Amino acid sequence: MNSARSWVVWGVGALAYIAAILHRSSLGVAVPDAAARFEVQAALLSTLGAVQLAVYAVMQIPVGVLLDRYGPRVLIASGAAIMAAGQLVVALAEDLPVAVAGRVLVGLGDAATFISVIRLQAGWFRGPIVAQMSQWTATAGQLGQLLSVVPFAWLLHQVGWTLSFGSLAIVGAVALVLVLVLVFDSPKGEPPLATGSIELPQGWWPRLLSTLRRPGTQLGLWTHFALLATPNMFMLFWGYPMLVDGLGYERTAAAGLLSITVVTGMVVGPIIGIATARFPLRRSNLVLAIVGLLVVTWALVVGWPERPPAWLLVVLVVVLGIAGPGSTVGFDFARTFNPLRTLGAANGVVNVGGFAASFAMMPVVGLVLDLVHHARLDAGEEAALYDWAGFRIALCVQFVVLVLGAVMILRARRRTRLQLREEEGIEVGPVWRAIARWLRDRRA
Ligand SMILES: NCCCC[C@H](N)C(=O)NCC(=O)O
Repeated sequence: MNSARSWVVWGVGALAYIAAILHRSSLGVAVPDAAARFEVQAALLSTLGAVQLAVYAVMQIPVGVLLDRYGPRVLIASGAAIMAAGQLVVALAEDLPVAVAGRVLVGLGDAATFISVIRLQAGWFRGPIVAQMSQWTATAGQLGQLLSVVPFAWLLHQVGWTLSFGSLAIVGAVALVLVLVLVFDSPKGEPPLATGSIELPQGWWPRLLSTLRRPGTQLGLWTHFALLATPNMFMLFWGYPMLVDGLGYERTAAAGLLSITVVTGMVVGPIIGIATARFPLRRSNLVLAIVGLLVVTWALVVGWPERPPAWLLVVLVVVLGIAGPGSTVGFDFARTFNPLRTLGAANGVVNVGGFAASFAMMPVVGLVLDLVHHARLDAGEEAALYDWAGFRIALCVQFVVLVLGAVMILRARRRTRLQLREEEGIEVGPVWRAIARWLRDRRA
């Protein structure tokens, strides 16, 4: 445990996740090329991205159950192989349905990767470092996003569709070989999937139900729900049109603002990892503080008279960069409140939260934009579909997710704390009381 070998195993797992994010985000930079290759409109093209995200979200719980059955090595290797095959199909696709089939495979393989790497860490590391590892993994994954924006976009314009997507298939194949050679579920001599002392029901379905019912799993699910949907909505879909069409920013300035979110996430992730390892009983306060930060920042942006100033948009992209790693705390709740034997399913449940909320929020924002546009045209106003007046109303959809998420976090936290008191005798009081005690101790 916690040996040099552990770091090698984790490093290869993280590489497989970087490759998965590269596969996932490769389409984002290829939209104009895809429109020209398949001769379709942008609206129809969005099915490519939406289908992939839907497959990813739907597969989380089945993949989690398989993960508990077969272990992370099999799942990460299968994910890498399926994504490589998917990218090969995309590379050779001559029409949209074939490309959609390729992206379905990419979503399927991607679904198996992140939660398996998180499960892998629990087999190779012990102690407070484990709480930080999830953040390191998520942070490493951001490199995949940068790889798609810079070298992949460059390659696409140099060598064209088939060769560039073909080279992503080769990246997937290399990841597969590395995983097969270097990744194992746990060190030699350790049981491959520890059973622990908790009595578990027999059969995958009763086990899944007991995982879903655990308040700690629900705390993880709602944390992920509340904190991932908003940055995903902004980064994967609406951020760019909001900045360029809604607020009139140059494309390069908009891309610069979006990359601030990625860089902030890479800086803040490890800091949140250290904070959650140091103060495990205060993780939910941190999560709720970030939800509050999102609510206040978005309220200022959409409520600002006329247009929000540039400094406020910089604050917004920084706060969105903090929310991404904040959502990763959800996996730490799953880890600490579930036995290792069902951690795969618990991570799958948590991951559904943020991705289902993102998948629901993206089209609803579009729908509200449409409704507002029509209402304004009917009222005789001169209005563009993507203008700021429409965006500032449509983006309020986020408050529903943020407020619902905060309420559900508070409910799940109350039940989790009750369970902690009953089963382990641990009493967690309000945070202000803990701060007052800490200040008193310092003065004494
Ligand atoms: N863009 C921020 C990503 C943060 C990682 C996130 N918490 C997460 O759930 N990742 C799952 C994945 O498959 O990427």
